[in-house]
Amino acid sequence: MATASSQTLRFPTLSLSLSSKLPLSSAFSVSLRPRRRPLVLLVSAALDAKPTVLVAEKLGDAGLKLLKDFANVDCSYNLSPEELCTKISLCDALIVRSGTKVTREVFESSAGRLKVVGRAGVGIDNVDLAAATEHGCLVVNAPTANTVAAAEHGIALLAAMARNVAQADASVKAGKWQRNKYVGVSLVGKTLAVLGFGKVGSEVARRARGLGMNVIAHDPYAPADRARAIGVELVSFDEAIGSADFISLHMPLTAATSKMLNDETFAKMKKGVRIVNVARGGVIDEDALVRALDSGIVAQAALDVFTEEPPPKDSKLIMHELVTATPHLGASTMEAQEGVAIEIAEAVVGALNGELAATAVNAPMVPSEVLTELKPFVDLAEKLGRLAVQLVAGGSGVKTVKVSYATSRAPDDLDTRLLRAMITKGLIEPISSVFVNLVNADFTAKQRGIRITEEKVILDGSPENPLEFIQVQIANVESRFASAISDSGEIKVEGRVKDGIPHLTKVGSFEVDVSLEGSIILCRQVDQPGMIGKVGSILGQENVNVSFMSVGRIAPRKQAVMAIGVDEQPSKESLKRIGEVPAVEEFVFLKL
Ligand SMILES: NC(=O)c1ccc[n+]([C@@H]2O[C@H](COP(=O)([O-])OP(=O)(O)OC[C@H]3O[C@@H](n4cnc5c(N)ncnc54)[C@H](O)[C@@H]3O)[C@@H](O)[C@H]2O)c1
Ligand SMILES: O=C(O)[C@H](O)COP(=O)(O)O
Repeated sequence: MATASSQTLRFPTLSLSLSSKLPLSSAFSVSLRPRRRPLVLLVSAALDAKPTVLVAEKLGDAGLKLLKDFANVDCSYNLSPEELCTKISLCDALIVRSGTKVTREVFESSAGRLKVVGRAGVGIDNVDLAAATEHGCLVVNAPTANTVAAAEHGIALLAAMARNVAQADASVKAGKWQRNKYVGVSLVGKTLAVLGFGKVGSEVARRARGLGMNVIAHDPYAPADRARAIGVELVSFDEAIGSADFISLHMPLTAATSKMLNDETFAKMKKGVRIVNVARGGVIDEDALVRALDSGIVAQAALDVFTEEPPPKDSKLIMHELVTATPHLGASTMEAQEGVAIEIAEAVVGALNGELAATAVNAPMVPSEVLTELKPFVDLAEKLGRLAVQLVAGGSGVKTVKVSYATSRAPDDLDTRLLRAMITKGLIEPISSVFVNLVNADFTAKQRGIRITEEKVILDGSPENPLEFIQVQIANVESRFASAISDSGEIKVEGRVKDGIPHLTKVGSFEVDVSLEGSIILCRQVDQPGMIGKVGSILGQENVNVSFMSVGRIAPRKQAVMAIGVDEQPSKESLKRIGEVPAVEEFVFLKL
């Protein structure tokens, strides 16, 4: 695709690029003062003032300290939904546990200020993820620090239930001594079915194996070898519930898992089964569980989580004598809460700094080494999007965008989600008030009816660099700068990264070479001596600093496109004077 190769002569503050192969056009460029900009993927711009973080539920001290070193921290617990909506418009981040519902109204009330929701724990079923994504708000969680605590609570409930610990305790405190009533059942040799063999489920399984139980598990997504490694057999759902003496639930609450245990599935269980739930109340149909307890299908249940928390005071389930209940205590150990607080504070501070979070729930997780490598291309992608959209003539709606990534690596080695998001950001932000980031890019493009197709062009070069160039084409539009329309009729801009700095290397069919910093003036002119000087002196008279200049031409003394990088925005008067230079046929000023 690219045709010109260039030689570059470098001096401390100046570089010259000379094209050597000129089939379509030639390029000459002068570069002054290369600079770098920090990468901001998630937060609209570096926050000028200290950000404000609302901590809506109790958080461990170590996490609070981390937050306070970076932000104004407002710890306001037990807010009503209305109070939360009122406060949120003054906050850049919100940290919650499972007790706060982060609803669509919360995102709407934030009016775009809320950038990060941190869930200090695993389950994010209390956060409206679709609304967060639509509002470009990153959701991060703390997925690892409370795993052991939850598993230990599961085992505690299992043993307590089997030996009637809670009921016997209440009886003794009521002055009774009922040794015959509270005869329990043994765990050793019994079959435990773990439903959901993720972090908590596998830790429960490991511990139950240590108690001498035969452990089976059902999880459609878990690898069998991980289960086998701890002596657990993965089986079908029906086999698991049909053969278990005990069932322990450890799946997330999703549309697919909601009320997984219901009248129909209870009917398939072994009579006298005992159930532990430290996952989410909603995975059990609670009315059906009461029926199953009453009919004897389920002998006992030990529950830490409920559909409604706290449950209604007259809940038949809670009051049932065969039920042991705890108030969502799975993650509540000193150790887990300190760990969770640190894990979530680090994720929130990182996200507020514009970094990608490893625990992002609604954005692609890009490994840090990939991110480091792609960093200059991410910047290039956004700027190409910005340039391309500014070249569209008013009145032509952008609907069809094609992005080509030229790489010498295998197609699977290039993850383009980040680049596509940044091109989308560049395409949409200059023409709207919407803030686009990695979280909401695809959603925002779809909502605006912009179809972005991608292709990878595989080159025969060295795979050392992830990308050779990126090309952005907008089809079916008119351009404010006719020379930006390629031979095939689309607005076309192409860029490369040179020495870590993004460069514009093609406009329409013209090869140029201008560093993508500051702003750019593109002029089409009849190629002739003195043009750079004429335009340069108009800008110089107004003290507009030229950082880069490049001329791409079809052939000597024919049409050429001059690309000029400027640090300041020239006045309308200067731009008018540039347009009046006799050889200038058209020009456009583009903000980066
Ligand atoms: N009670 C508490 O305080 C407490 C503490 C921590 C975690 N939790 C809850 O425990 C659950 C598990 O947490 P985790 O950290 O192990 O999460 P995890 O993501 O590591 O594991 C969840 C597992 O469930 C599996 N799964 C998904 N759909 C399934 C289905 N239909 N059937 C069977 N398995 C399915 C997944 O493949 C995954 O392996 C979550 O609901 C979490 O919110 C509760
Ligand atoms: O999903 C979780 O991490 C647990 O349910 C813990 O919830 P909590 O933070 O409200 O204790």
